[in-house]
Amino acid sequence: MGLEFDSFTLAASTTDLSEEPAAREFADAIEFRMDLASEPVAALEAYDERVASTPDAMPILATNRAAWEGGEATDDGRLETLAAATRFDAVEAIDIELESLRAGATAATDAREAARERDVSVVVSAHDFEATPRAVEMRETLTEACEYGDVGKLAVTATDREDALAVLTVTHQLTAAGHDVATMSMGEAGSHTRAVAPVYGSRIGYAPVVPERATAPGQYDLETLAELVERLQADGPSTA
Ligand SMILES: O=C1C[C@@](O)(C(=O)O)C[C@@H](O)[C@@H]1O
Repeated sequence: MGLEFDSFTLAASTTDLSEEPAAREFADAIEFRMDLASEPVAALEAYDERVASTPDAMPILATNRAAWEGGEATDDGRLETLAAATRFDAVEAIDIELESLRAGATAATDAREAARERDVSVVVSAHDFEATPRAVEMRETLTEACEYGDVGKLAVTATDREDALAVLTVTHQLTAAGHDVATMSMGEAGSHTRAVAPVYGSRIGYAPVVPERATAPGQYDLETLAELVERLQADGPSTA
């Protein structure tokens, strides 16, 4: 099985796989933003070759984010390219937008099937770059995402502490109900959720290897997030 997300996984987000050695000290995986890279498939091919001689190189979570979901990929061949990524040994998880699966797009279902056949995990994600939806909606979105994939992911935008708290509450509720979720509030008001949500069960955190190249608003740099998450997990009471 690929990345299992059975405990917290810190993903170093990058468009450049040559950054992997610099991230290894702090991260568990690389989130490769294929949509922001110039030759993503060639880069994966080169990475796979490198991994053969570097056994401790980190596994990849491949994302080919659609323009309509905050990324830069057009829908022309986007999911086909994502499916193609699953044939590389280093790719142990892919991220598919919930909206694509919901719409019943054949390419989305095919990408999910390709992942299943190759023991690659599937993160099903939803984003809101403007606001934090009502808690009931966030619960529904995450529950549905979990039905489609191994992890349901929700990134929303906080404008105040109340928004951030709502995301943490939903994270706790879904985790307590036995779901594997990954959550974060984007934006400055939500930054701290990136460190705190793992305490409530969030399975994936994202941070850029190079701080100037954040892939979402409000991200901490990788070293900072690694340290915050570790401190909170080590210092806190048991998660029960
Ligand atoms: O979906 C996510 C989460 C994210 O948007 C964040 O807020 O950290 C960063 C993206 O790179 C990733 O694909």
